[in-house]
Amino acid sequence: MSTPSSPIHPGQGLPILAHGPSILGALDRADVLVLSGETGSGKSTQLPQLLLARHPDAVMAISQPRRVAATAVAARVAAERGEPLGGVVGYAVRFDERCSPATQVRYATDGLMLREAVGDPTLSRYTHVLLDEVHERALATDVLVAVVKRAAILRRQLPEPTGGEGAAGAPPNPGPLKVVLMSATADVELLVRYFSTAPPPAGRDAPTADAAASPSPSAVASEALGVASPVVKKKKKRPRPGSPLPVAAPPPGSGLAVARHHVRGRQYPVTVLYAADPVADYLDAAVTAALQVHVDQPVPGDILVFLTGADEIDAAVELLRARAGRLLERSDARSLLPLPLYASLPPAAQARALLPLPPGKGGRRSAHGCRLCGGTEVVAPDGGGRQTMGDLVHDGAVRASRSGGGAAADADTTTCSECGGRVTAASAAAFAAAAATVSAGSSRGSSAVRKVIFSTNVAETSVTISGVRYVIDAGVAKSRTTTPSGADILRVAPISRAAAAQRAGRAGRQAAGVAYRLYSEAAWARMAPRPVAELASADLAPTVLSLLAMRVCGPRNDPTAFDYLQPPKTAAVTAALERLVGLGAVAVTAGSLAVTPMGTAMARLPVRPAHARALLESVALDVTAPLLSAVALLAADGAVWAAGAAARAAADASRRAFAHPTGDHLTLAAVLDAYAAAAGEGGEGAGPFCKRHALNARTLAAATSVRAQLAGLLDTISREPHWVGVAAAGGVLPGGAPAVAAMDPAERVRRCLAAGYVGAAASWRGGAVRAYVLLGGAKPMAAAVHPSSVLSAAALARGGGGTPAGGGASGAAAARRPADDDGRGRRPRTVVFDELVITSKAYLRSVTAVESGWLVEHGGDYYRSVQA
Ligand SMILES: Nc1ncnc2c1ncn2[C@@H]1O[C@H](COP(=O)(O)OP(=O)(O)OP(=O)(O)O)[C@@H](O)[C@H]1O
Repeated sequence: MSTPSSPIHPGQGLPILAHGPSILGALDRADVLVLSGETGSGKSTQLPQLLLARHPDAVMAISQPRRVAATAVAARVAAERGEPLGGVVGYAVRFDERCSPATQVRYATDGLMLREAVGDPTLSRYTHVLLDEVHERALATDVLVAVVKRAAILRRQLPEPTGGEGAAGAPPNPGPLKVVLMSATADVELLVRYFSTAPPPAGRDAPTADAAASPSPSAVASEALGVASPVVKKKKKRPRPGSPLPVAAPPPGSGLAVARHHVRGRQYPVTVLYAADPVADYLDAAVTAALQVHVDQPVPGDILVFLTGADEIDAAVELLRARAGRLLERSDARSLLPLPLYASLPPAAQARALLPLPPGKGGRRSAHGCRLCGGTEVVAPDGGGRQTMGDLVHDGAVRASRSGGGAAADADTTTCSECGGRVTAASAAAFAAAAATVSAGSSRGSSAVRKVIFSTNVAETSVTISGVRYVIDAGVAKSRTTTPSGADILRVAPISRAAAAQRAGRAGRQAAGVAYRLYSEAAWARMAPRPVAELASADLAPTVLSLLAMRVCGPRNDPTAFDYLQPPKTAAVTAALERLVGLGAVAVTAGSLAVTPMGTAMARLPVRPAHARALLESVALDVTAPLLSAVALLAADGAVWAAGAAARAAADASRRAFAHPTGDHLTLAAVLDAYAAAAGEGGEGAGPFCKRHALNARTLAAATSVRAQLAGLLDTISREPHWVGVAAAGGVLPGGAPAVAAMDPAERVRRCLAAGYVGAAASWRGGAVRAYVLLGGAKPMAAAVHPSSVLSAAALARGGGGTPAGGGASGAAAARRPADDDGRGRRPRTVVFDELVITSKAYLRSVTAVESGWLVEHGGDYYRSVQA
């Protein structure tokens, strides 16, 4: 952990500071404050500090839609206060937490807060909850808004806090919950109306202690799942074990007192420029625009470019490097530093994009010879300078310490900003020597280096990237929707005008800036004013599972009766319920709807339901290792193979070398297992291994950490008594243990996938169709296997998979080829897939062959019900 230094003063004149007394006064009088204000006016960083100054005992959660924002803003606020991160100010995001018992200001992702609310629906540990960037209408944000409203209403009904234990050993009443909703571009009227309106009658006497013990069936579920509508029988109330606050439900007519406040003024002006005509290729146009800004505009002034995803960003970084080398004067090319920024990058690599280049001697570029990935790096100060990359955002075990400062325990380590891995003293010394040589030959100092940060929309809100003066906005983002059967669809779509305003706002946070929009003003006018609520289009299965587990859906446990900010379509809730039943997460017993032990375990794993279910099945089939590797790589959500035209041939050859005949999941497992072997003792080293196999070191490093955390969680769950009960009851294992012993490991893995990927399966249709047709949708939908898959038509034509380069747990040699439908033992008849990518065509990505019989075994009722 970094030693606290002097506070960073956030600069004079942040607009919110002048509004402090009226904002705090309004919140004293009301339950809820809707706070709007220009981007950069100081909402995310200053309001928690103002609140803490007024209420020194406050404990607050500040939710962010994205982990990058949660970690970066927490780091900034800790630094402003001159305190270590993880003390009074901390953060908690999926797979990473920096908090302690002293933490009073906790930045967290909204997804993580929702999981917290499953165990504590009244959010009893907080005095204040601040929901940031509510305009984004992310699925988790919208649901969290509703959960927080309910918690605030419930806590207002409680008797005054007494300061000690509650009655009959109940936990102490934490007092009222104060709520702040913040955004520059939110629909203020919608929020004010929602919070001041009482919940619908269905939610009135909802969360009594015994509602959970004896959940009544949902009318919706009953109808959808074909069970008779039951008679709701009232049971005597008794406390639910482990419920932190066994409170009564909100009484009728109990809306909240809502205040609103607008912070006028922004810190610095931003000039917005539009493209005269639509651009044909936004990636190409973005790289050209970055080069143009670099040539035309003086340094300092970094450039932030918004693109859509990791693959595209890695390709843009390569393209800028290549073009700069070709088109610019040597010194100009050397002073341009392209950097990626996306969610799955390791924290150290994110810090490199987010933090300023080190002052003084810093900012020279060099091949630093990272032992792990061989990447290049900006040289940190090599003497005197205390601040190093990574200190602010993630400075624990992997803190860079070549500056000579820091704790003794870390004194001989440094962090590679390319892959996030640790570099030992010897290689750090070699790095410093190489850096010195290169910098001696360079005529440009640090101030002459210009960062070009290619980012997804992780940098769109809350985040301040120090040094950015220019924003280049492609005007598009990846949006995730769902097929009727609940499979994920990924497509690139235009952003909203609110998102464009947020992006432009990133240019004016430390000085006046310019936003270059790669679309015309007419195209901007055609954009939706605000993002469409994700709740209206996303797969609702994870949300419905959380709501049922929280028992917040009224006395009839009906997820359509939940008091949503804007209700989703009933059909979408029904579809989610059907899939949860198919997954074994929700059961309809004697006409009643309840979360099963399997569902409870699934809700605890911070991955998609399909992955959670497959992982839990792998415990029963005794094949967790390859499943964990495959799921970790998919959850890490980055490009596995090196990107860019230059690397394409090597990446294709590597994919072929690792290819498993059954598909992508065991191929991914083989990659991560081989990486782990190479990185371990006696191995060739992760860096050389990644180079040799054209693999993306950053993604593999991230997946390794995700895997370790998932393995820990899975191990904990599988030792718990209720889980042993599930396994003993044969809940996850038709056929029983002896049958398992006879199966080869690859078959077991594929059976786990069949159990988890309910609703994400397709079967080959020949004849005129000649495509895979998705199973489970009302309307048949055809798709091809994505060219990146080892089961793509091109890969099969070449002869399909070979022997995995790394061997490992997947047992490729023993694997039998799955049932095929091209008559030559190649194209599998039935597959499961991770997502449907829609470009000019529909593609299935991350595909594995399964037997149709397994689908019937695990999701038979589901497929029958949706096809009925
Ligand atoms: N990491 C940082 N480095 C430098 N300056 C920063 C940093 N974080 C915040 N600031 C300064 O503090 C100002 C306020 O930031 P803050 O995130 O609190 O604003 P906001 O109103 O929440 O913005 P948004 O609506 O865009 O999230 C920024 O405009 C910037 O001047």
